[in-house]
Amino acid sequence: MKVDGVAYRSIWRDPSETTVTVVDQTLLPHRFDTLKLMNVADAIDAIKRMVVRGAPLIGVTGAYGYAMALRDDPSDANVDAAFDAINAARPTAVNLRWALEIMRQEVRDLAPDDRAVAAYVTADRLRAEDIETNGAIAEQGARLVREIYEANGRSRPVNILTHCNTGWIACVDWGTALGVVYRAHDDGIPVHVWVDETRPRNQGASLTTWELGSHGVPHTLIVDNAGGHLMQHGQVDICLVGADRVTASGDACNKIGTYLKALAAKDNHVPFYVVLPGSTIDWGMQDGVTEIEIEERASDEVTHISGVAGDGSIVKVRLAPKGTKVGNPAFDVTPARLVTGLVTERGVAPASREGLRALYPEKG
Ligand SMILES: CSC[C@H]1O[C@H](OP(=O)(O)O)[C@H](O)[C@@H]1O
Repeated sequence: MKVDGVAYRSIWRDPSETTVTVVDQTLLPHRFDTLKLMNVADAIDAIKRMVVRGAPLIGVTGAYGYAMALRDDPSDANVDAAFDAINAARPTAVNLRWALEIMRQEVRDLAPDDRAVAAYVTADRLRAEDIETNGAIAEQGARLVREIYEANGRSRPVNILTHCNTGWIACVDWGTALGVVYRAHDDGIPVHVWVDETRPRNQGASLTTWELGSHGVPHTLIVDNAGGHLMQHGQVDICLVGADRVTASGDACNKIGTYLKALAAKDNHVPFYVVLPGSTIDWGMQDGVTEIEIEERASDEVTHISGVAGDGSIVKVRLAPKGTKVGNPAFDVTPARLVTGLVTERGVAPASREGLRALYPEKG
């Protein structure tokens, strides 16, 4: 995507270098700056601190972190040690484990001296595939938006509600749910996006508004608790959200608050679609509510809020009294029964075992 007229992707590597550069999302929207990850420790830190975030981007960053780990120590022991260290950085997005499993599979049987070069080739491939996959997702999802626009007699923009950030900054490029929005917009379908602020990290308020504003997509920032009200009043035509892990039966784990939106959508007969690449499907998991590990993040994400001071410095200010006890689950699980459909690079499927296997028959 373009930032001030310059095309960017969220992560890249100069082919002559073994380090990678990422966009530092903790500074957006106040400052656009990049950060060079020099080694596996930097990659793990960037994932943990959400310098990089979003399931697909976490996976690609983990892949490069694994390549840097093998650059520095290609031993048999480190093939597994690096996998475990990176995989522990954030537990919920399955894309991290998915990417690491591919990386390890493709290097483990090589001679130690050949592992690093092969790992970079694989990481570069996963990065390129993410761009292609999300472009295909955008095309599949834009059809849904067009159908709504046509059904409304082309009389008004399609009102889309989205949660958290699922744009190019959460992937390598395009995005997932926001990728659908970009494609519809670029295809000339008038859209308007209700942007959930998405407490407590405010990915919607800080990142989605920044992305949509940069791309010229009409949008309105709302507090998380306004979505149900808007649906009750006919202000939402479709909900499009991302995912961090979708089970083989179609349960969808996503940013905290997604489940509540799905309940409101069901109650108001608003189509609720989860938008994801196949790498976000956990084929070994059935019941998302009982099986998916939900990351518990730091208390200060809830007790404090980040913003920009008058001098342009980025500051954190306290909202809650010192000593306040905090719960901060970062994700929740929307049962398949509340999901209208799953938008993937291979098409749109019902949120069910049968629906997913029809799109991915090779998964058995
Ligand atoms: C395109 S995946 C985006 C997905 O990841 C976000 O989580 P986080 O910001 O904590 O990485 C959120 O669940 C989004 O839907």
